Amino acid sequence: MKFAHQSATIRQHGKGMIILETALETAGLTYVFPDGNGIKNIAFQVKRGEIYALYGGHHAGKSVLLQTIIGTLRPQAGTLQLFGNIDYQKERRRIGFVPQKPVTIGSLSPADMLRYFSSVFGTTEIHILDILHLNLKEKKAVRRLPLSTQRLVNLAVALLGNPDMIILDDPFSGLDKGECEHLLSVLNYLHEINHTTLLISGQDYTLLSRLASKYGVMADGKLLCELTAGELKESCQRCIKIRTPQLERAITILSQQFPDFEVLGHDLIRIFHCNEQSGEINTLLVHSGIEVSEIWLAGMEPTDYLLKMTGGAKSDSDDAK
Ligand SMILES: Nc1ncnc2c1ncn2[C@@H]1O[C@H](COP(=O)(O)OP(=O)(O)OP(=O)(O)O)[C@@H](O)[C@H]1O
Repeated sequence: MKFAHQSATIRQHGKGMIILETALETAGLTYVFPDGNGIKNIAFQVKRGEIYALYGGHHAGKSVLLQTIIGTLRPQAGTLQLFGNIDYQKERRRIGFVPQKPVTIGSLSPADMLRYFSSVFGTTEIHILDILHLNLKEKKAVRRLPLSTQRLVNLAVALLGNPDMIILDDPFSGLDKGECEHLLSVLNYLHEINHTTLLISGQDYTLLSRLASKYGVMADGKLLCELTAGELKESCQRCIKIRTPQLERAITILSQQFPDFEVLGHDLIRIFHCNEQSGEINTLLVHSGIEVSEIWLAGMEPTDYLLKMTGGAKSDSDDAK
């Protein structure tokens, strides 16, 4: 375990200001295949101790981005820093990688694979092997075992040497509910007990939300936005939106009765905790001589919000725009 070492993740600066160290930072990262697909100009940061989810649909560019980070694709432009060091090779060994399609080697069993990679990496240190529930007496080749076991073997390999950061490419794809639950508990354990930084790509918000503190939303090879888990929930919060050319007067009239509101633009406000009262609000404004151009119930489930943002869902007037 790395408690002493990891406590350096949070440092005291100046008069008590606390900043988190950066595990990974990219700027302008680009890798484009000859047909024009790939990733373009990706800038994001993962703080140490964070669980960062790269969310996006098929072909969004998640795998290409992760491959440029772990070094299997050489970026055509941009910079990459690991643990504050631009010298990538020096820090690469502090990252473990679990690919979407598990790596297997010939007829090697799980124990053989671990022995093999231990010799390659020069270490046998795996702190949490027991919680993976891998059967190391299994004689079958890893490639003949279920996908979930193959992925756990790859995770065990990634954990060799007790890395500071684990990157997992779409780790839940192809797993059933029970297997997803087991993987979630392993990853939560890694984060909470071992303080490992996690960067996880995926398409399933429901699963990612069980882990992630921050999201990077990808589509068409671009990073559309970054949101903390709190910001995402806030963006999706149920509310009533009102568009009016007389915004200031509307606020004066509404704020007594509905104090929980936010101004979103020169003619737009949203009011929270009043979802059943749109009729009442409309009447109040109209009777006060306020022109109401539009009034609607807004907000949606985070899954739908993300799908819509990435172009994966139908347009919906009951939205979180
Ligand atoms: N080896 C390759 N050669 C050519 N194009 C590729 C290659 N690998 C990926 N691409 C293209 O790059 C784009 C991004 O692919 P990527 O695999 O990163 O998507 P993804 O977000 O991981 O999606 P998925 O969840 O479906 O794996 C896609 O248009 C894909 O077809």
